[in-house]
Amino acid sequence: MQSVKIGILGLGTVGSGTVSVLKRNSKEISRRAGRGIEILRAADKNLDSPKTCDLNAIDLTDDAFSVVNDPEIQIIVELIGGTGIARDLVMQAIENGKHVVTANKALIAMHGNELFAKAQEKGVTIAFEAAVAGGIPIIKAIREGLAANRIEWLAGIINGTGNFILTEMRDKGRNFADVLAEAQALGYAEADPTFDVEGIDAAHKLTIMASIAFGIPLQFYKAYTEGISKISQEDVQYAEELGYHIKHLGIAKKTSQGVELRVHPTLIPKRRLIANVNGVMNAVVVKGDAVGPTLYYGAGAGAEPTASAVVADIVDIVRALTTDPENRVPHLAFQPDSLKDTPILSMSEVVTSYYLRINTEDKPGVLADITRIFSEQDINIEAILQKQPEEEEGTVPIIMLTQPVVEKNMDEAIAQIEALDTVKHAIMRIRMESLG
Ligand SMILES: NC(=O)C1=CN([C@@H]2O[C@H](COP(=O)(O)OP(=O)(O)OC[C@H]3O[C@@H](n4cnc5c(N)ncnc54)[C@H](O)[C@@H]3O)[C@@H](O)[C@H]2O)C=CC1
Ligand SMILES: N[C@@H](CC=O)C(=O)O
Ligand code: NA
Repeated sequence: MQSVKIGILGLGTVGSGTVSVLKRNSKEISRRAGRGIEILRAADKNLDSPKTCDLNAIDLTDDAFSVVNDPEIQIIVELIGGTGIARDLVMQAIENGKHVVTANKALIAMHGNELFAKAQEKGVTIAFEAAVAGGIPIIKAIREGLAANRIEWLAGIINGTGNFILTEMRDKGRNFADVLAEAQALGYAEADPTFDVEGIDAAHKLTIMASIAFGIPLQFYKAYTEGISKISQEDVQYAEELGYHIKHLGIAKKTSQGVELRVHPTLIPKRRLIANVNGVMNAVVVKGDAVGPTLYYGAGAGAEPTASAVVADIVDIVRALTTDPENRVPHLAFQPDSLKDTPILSMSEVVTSYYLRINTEDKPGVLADITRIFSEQDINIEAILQKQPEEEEGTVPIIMLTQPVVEKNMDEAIAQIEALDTVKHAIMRIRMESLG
């Protein structure tokens, strides 16, 4: 049988990794796919810069549209990134009746609804395993492996760069900017690294997982997004003393009122497996009503781990080339006409426990004021740690852990405590999850 011809757009970190894996493992991959897979053409706008893969026998161009419009090519692999030209190229590929594989989570989270509708109309598939948690087959696991379950919640470390930074800061005391520069040099970071450190990349990935888990349309703009740039060494240390690690989590939870969709730093008990996921590794816990909690772990970024997911998607498409489009696995796990418009909850309605660091003047009565405000807002304190006064400021850090409370009550309490004369700084708050 003739080999399937593919075109690759973008020969950067993931594009080069994909070429290398496809070439190195071509025999194994063909035995799995049932056909040979030939990289007929590849486009990169910057062909003069050195590439880390062997491009021998591939027709190269700097014009990505010429690849998308090539009638010989059946599968387009989009590895450029972003939501500008990448969106136009993917749309054009679908118009041309080609299947698409992409690692582009921004594209899927922001334009997936329209792209999937167009793909359905044209009878083609858009595959995006590499877009969430890099090499971990999490899309396949939720969409296919857990198809029997009502998914209750999922929570994941889904940004490799952010986890690498937090781990290096905690274990080696390195500073934020140095570690970020290293993550960029290793090819982990997004083109704009604020996407990594401010949680935007994680929110893209969470949006995608939540749709597949709960059968809801993609709604990136409703996700709550908070980054890791305000986490200080002292909070990392205090959390450790109290038995927790701080991780940057994406959390999606189904409640009776709707769906929580939130990305923020989170204190997790050290005994949880996910609390011990370090460096560029990612992990996602998915709780199904039948299976219970399940955990998926692996490299969340990097050339070949991500290429592993890209190539698996190519194999899936090749295997399904002859199937009737109606019988293929739906893009968002649920049949398109059965997606539900379940509301995404605002953060003020979310219930969590909190870690708070309150820097106060060292005066009698301060703690009494704070506990009075807490009790007026129905907030129960789980633990208090009072540290030594900070020398240059003369303030005392009071660390508190609370029991679960609805966020709007916590917002009110924090506003009232920050208004006290004895409290000189903004209160540091980090949400907590037991993930049990
Ligand atoms: N780097 C990683 O570990 C991971 C990246 N991703 C995603 O994979 C995609 C690619 O990321 P990287 O490989 O890291 O980026 P990169 O910046 O290393 O590579 C992008 C390549 O696209 C080329 N390019 C840009 N505009 C182009 C155009 N108009 N026509 C042709 N080529 C063009 C660039 O010259 C560059 O070689 C992004 O969507 C990213 O979010 C997903 C998972 C992991
Ligand atoms: N920048 C991303 C790349 C993978 O999705 C990350 O660091 O996780
Ligand atoms: Na994946």
